[in-house]
Amino acid sequence: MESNYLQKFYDKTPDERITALQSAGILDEEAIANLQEGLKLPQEIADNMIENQLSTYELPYGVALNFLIDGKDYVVPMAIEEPSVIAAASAGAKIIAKAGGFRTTIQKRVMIGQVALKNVPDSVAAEQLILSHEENILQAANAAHPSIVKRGGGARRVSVRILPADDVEGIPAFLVVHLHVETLEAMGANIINTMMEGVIPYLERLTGGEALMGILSNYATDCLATAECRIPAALLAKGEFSGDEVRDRLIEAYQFAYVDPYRAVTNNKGIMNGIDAIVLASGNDWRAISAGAHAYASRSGQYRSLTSWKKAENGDLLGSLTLPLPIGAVGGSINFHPAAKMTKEILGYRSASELESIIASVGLAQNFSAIKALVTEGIQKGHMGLHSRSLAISAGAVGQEIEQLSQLLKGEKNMNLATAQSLLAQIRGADTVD
Ligand SMILES: CC(C)(COP(=O)([O-])OP(=O)([O-])OC[C@H]1O[C@@H](n2cnc3c(N)ncnc32)[C@H](O)[C@@H]1OP(=O)([O-])[O-])[C@@H](O)C(=O)NCCC(=O)NCCSC(=O)C[C@@](C)(O)CC(=O)[O-]
Ligand SMILES: NC(=O)C1=CN([C@@H]2O[C@H](COP(=O)(O)OP(=O)(O)OC[C@H]3O[C@@H](n4cnc5c(N)ncnc54)[C@H](OP(=O)(O)O)[C@@H]3O)[C@@H](O)[C@H]2O)C=CC1
Repeated sequence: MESNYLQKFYDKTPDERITALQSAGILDEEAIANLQEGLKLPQEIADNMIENQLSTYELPYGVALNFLIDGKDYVVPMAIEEPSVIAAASAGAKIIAKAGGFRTTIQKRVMIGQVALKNVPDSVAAEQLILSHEENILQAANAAHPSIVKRGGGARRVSVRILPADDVEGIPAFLVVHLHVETLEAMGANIINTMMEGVIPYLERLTGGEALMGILSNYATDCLATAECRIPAALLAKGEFSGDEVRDRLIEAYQFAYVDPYRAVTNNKGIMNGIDAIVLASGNDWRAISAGAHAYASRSGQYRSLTSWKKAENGDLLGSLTLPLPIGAVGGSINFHPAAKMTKEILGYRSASELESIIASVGLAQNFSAIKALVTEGIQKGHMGLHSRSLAISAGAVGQEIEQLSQLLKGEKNMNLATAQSLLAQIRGADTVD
């Protein structure tokens, strides 16, 4: 990719940005036409996607730059309503690219489905029976969804969890059967749900229990993605802070988010700023990814930071993010939603694993930028600087007033709606703005 074309990207108009991406070889003529038309979801498709559909809900669709991941350059599409997220991702990725980029490790993509059985007469004996009949269970599951087996995937393993009764809360015992399934390029929710319902009759006969439900688990602990980076302290200096000081403060920010759930939730919201935005842009199920990520943050019994920042022996900063990423490169609306198709084209990803690498790297860059801002100049300078345009629009500014009011707001100590409305009234030469 010829990255010179992408310099000062954010100072360009949307049309100039599209031309820059064309010059960089990222967009072809058809993609350009689609972007200029606005990635509209046709009414007929929208009406068939959900129930009781009335219209469509639009979000801005932009790109974060500078992502060097496993030696490959990416321009990363994001769909998001919040200002400064794309700037922060690009800023973090730029520093990390200077340090050699992100390295990722993607676990073999295995998803988990559950059947919960109740009233099992002897749980310990049932567990043994299930494990000794593993082959039959796998066969029943694969017979329920033969096409994924033909593609080279399918159910691979069975495991059992005995959840004892809780007499205090009046909760009965459950025997939970997990099926570990390779869903290949799909997230696999429908594949797994079909399989789980397919094995229920056999499990009921085998155990003498009664199935409560069969369903995919969004806690995809067999589908983990890790992104890492190693940044020399010299690249971290900011304002009055030396690179060593910023590194140490970043590590302390991580330590704070490790020990305090109140901080960890905000820290992880910052990570999900970027992750949700690319997951949404890719047409994937962002509720599934968010639910799994937050559960993974609680895996030790306490909700903690999803990222870790540590000091290497030579003084470099080491960053790492691991989370479950059961996304798909096919399935759901990925292959027909115009924005999801555009995201596939811009990223040029060839597999769900490659998309996982990109998403995990975005999360790490996002956290790096957010906590770097927090421990140096504070969040408001960068975030509110970019938020000023949204505030101007909220105050009622239109056309050239938006830029004019946004510039005035940046000079104000209290950048809020009341200030924006008062400044807009001054611009218009009026006492108040309706
Ligand atoms: C905003 C910055 C990046 C400025 O940071 P900066 O260092 O002043 O930026 P810069 O002007 O030196 O530019 C550095 C690079 O940033 C990018 N960049 C710079 N400006 C733009 C722009 N307008 N549009 C697009 N990209 C931009 C761009 O890549 C640029 O490189 P260049 O292209 O110039 O060579 C920084 O202050 C920052 O990262 N802040 C964090 C912002 C953030 O995290 N926002 C999320 C919303 S707040 C929140 O929800 C989460 C939080 C914070 O609570 C999470 C937590 O608590 O952990
Ligand atoms: N708890 C949750 O998260 C739930 C989520 N969902 C929703 O389910 C959807 C995701 O389910 P999912 O099963 O992934 O999607 P789909 O059922 O939409 O698509 C998966 C299908 O794609 C086909 N396919 C084509 N090429 C491949 C390939 N290389 N690898 C794998 N499959 C391929 C397969 O069909 P074939 O082999 O027949 O051609 C496969 O069954 C999302 O929309 C999600 O929102 C639904 C229920 C619960």
